[in-house]
Amino acid sequence: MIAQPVASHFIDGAYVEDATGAELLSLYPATGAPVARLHEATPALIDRALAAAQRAQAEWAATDPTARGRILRRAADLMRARNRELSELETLDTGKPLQETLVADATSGADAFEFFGGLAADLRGDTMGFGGDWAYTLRRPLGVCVGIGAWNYPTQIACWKGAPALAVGCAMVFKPSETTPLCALKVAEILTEAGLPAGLYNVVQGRGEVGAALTADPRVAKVSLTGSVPTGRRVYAAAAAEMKQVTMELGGKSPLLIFDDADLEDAVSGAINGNFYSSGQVCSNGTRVFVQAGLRDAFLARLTERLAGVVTGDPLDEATNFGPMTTEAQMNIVLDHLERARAEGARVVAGGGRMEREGWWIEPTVLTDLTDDMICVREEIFGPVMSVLSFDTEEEAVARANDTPFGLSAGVFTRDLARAHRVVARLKAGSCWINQYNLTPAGLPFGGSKASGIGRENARVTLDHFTEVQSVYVGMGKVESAF
Ligand SMILES: NC(=O)C1=CN([C@@H]2O[C@H](COP(=O)(O)OP(=O)(O)OC[C@H]3O[C@@H](n4cnc5c(N)ncnc54)[C@H](O)[C@@H]3O)[C@@H](O)[C@H]2O)C=CC1
Repeated sequence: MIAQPVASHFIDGAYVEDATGAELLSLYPATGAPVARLHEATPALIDRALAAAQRAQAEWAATDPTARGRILRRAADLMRARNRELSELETLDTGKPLQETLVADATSGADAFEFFGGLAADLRGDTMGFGGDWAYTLRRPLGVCVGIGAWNYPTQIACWKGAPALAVGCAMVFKPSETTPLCALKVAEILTEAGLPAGLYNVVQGRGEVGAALTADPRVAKVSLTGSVPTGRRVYAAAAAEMKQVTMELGGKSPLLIFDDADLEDAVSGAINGNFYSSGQVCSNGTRVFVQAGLRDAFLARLTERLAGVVTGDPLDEATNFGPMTTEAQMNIVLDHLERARAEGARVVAGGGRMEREGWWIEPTVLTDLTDDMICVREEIFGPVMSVLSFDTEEEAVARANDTPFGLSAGVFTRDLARAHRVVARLKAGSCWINQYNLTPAGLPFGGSKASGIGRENARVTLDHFTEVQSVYVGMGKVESAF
């Protein structure tokens, strides 16, 4: 077991094991070989994690926020110093190429700790005057928060949820995806080394039932989930039953609009980044690529040429730029989609099937000759499958782009800046890019509208999502009463 952690869980500042929990195997997606054997959290361990979080949270909330921030920034430095080790672990856990994980995962997590560490001492309220009386508001931490992660960005998700929670004085119990359990443990270890008091960032492993138990527990004030829309609906409903707050980062089927006047090379690069990065396992991917009719053939020709640059191989080899699906189940979901797409009449321009090698590899695939009502154009595939559609007018492109229950992201490629801003203003999507795709700096809010989510991650606005407003009215004069 080349990536076996010290123990399965991290609770109250230390690794904890309980081998009576059901087994969880972490498999290297490039080969299918096991890299670590862990156990699900038992009810007793879930209780221990929540009790530790509850005990530690009050004192943490009362800690000088500058000191809180300093610990987070130290964690950021440690993550950067250990970037290679963390990136290799992320690659073993997810199968994503090291070339990618070296620049996108632990570094993005470190950015979150640095950003929110810097903001910790800048939690602000308002003051208001009412004649002689006045009032002020405080932003109070919600308390114990639960983070539930997906398998595509295990380090980043653990940090994007933990950093703002800790910055404002909350405690967190984080449950990674059962298929990628390893990276969050390292985040907890690093936070502890950076000086985070015990109990404030706990990691418990498990499948959906563990997430459900955490969500239902009365000690929990908020649940932040990254995952699929069906799971999001379940977790949101369970949280609502207990009147808990939520952040939901869910799926998408985002449009990427490429106009005739776009820089062709940039547009192709944007479409590649928005469809094949992480082998397509990115919630914000622009998988419905609408290309204006005049550019469509040139776009497809150049895209096909550029696909010759795909390098597969061991994802731990830095020359590899395209990896496998993270799970066998996800590979089968994608293969099923490809079969249905063919049955519906889609034309496969590139790829279209499983690669002949061990592990869970799918070829980078481009589909065309599509209509908007085909399943492959409507449903999230979550794999390296790009659907290329074409359009004539701006009006048509906007209407078709918005014709989806999802609303996570959208992109526009054009040299006409007036059009770029006009179109973006009409797109119903939380995160949009103009002449770029899928960049998510820590200072920019990220999240979806419609079925794609509730709330935002990253940026100052996320401080609001882990705090609530306390209003304080201050009487300055005599108190009048009826009798
Ligand atoms: N938006 C995004 O970033 C992602 C979307 N997905 C989508 O989700 C699909 C399935 O992937 P999964 O990893 O199985 O996602 P999922 O939505 O089933 O699981 C996400 C997380 O929620 C937990 N969970 C499941 N049921 C729960 C419940 N009732 N209460 C609390 N927690 C629960 C899981 O254990 C996991 O940690 C993919 O095919 C893809 O479409 C997957 C990964 C990331």
